[in-house]
Amino acid sequence: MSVLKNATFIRGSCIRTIKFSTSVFCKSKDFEVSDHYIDEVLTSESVYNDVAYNYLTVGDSHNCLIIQPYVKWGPRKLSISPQEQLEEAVSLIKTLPSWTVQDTISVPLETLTKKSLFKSGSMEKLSRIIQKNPSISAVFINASSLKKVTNIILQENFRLPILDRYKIVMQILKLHATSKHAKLQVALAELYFVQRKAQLDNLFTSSDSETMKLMFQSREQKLKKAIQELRNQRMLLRSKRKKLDYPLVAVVGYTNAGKTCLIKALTGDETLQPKNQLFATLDVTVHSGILPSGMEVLYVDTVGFLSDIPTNLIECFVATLEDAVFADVILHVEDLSSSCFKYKRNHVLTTLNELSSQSGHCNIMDKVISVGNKIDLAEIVEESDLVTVSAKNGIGLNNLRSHLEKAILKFTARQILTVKIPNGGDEIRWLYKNSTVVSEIPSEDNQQLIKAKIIITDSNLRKFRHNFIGNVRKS
Ligand SMILES: Nc1nc2c(ncn2[C@@H]2O[C@H](COP(=O)(O)OP(=O)(O)OP(=O)(O)O)[C@@H](O)[C@H]2O)c(=O)[nH]1
Ligand SMILES: [Mg+2]
Repeated sequence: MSVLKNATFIRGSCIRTIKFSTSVFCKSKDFEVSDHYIDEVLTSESVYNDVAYNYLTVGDSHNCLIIQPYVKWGPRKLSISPQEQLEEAVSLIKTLPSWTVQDTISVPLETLTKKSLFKSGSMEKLSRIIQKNPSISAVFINASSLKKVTNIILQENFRLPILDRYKIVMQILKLHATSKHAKLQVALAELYFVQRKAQLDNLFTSSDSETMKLMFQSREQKLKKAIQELRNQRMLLRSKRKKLDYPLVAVVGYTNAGKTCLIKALTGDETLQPKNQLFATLDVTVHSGILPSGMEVLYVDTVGFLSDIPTNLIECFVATLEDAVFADVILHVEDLSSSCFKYKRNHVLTTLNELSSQSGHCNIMDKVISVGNKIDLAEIVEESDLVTVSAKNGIGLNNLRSHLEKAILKFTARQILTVKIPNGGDEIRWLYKNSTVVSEIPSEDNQQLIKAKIIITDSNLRKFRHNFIGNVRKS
């Protein structure tokens, strides 16, 4: 034991991949709220189904004319160009199977608040475009949510179904929701949508309004309760993970930025399926990976952000984004090939900021690492604060891992050390339990000692010193 008096702590740098088990927390998708309970909550009453059907049905497929209204000048002018907005609208439509885009057009406006949206000249021009192309079966106005009166006027003029961003996003979410949690969140988003439409149509003031109101209220309560249950379970899982002491890295970003693809590249997890679709990921999943020192980390894949959608839709997915707030480091993945990546960046950072102040965590922006993805498709990048990668082609991944490791060591108060300890003693057993042992090699100068490279939190290091070195000193 006396050798421990001279136990040495050397800042280590050698690299070895440690073995790790794909344990329970990897790819954990659904949490254990009873299936029966969730099914019961998701099964809606026939009255609700009828009302919802009325508002949500948009047809199995459509050939769309996409119209981008935009304000040319003044404070309502956006930093994203109409062309870029149209590109996103096209992606939204293409995400829906068998839907196609027939034509796109942007229309400058003085204001977005006019009842008919468009002036009579523009309205006539648009009607002519529609008449000339009989293949067009619906008109998608790429605006967050249209007023009822606007919808009626446009429908009368164009004689086709009118769709807005809310309706299209709802279709995509419904299509992509496969897990219990995602289905519940989408059901809640759908309920808010239907409720708002029903209110606008004065359904709540009709003879059976009270029954209708109660029905909506009870459904909302049930859904919220089930979501809260899942949220509690997620919190439990999170605290269990914390006890296991694996650093947690949340991967966030605008939809389609390449978050899933990046996690796949960093972890080699073949089960992950990046897709060229918006809102491909609707579930939070966790995947383990190894950093250069051998440290094991958990990457959390999250739901993508999308600008210009009604806030109640975002609220339904806030629980999912809580994982970002609680993570040790946040990787903000940005698509460098997108011409409006700065607009998307602002949207993501603003939403994250709001989220963190709502949850009382004020400093989450300090733990954000900006990752510029799709560098293979991008032109010259002048952003110096970005770690650039191509998740698809595997470019820049080691550099990113190094950045990430430094950030984790800093934010989680961990150190990488090499300790000289007895071979097969209590010390190494303790270290296996309370730190990550990256490697063990025999000491050159003493056969009875080993050099163990460890990654350990400051608090555990103090315990180690106290348990072993301190005791030895006393003896
Ligand atoms: N060329 C290129 N394509 C990429 C790269 N990274 C991702 N992609 C592609 O971008 C598309 C979106 O990738 P995902 O990883 O699904 O994006 P996401 O951010 O997870 O998207 P959501 O889950 O919908 O929010 C897929 O078609 C990927 O193959 C890259 O570095 N280069
Ligand atoms: Mg994804």
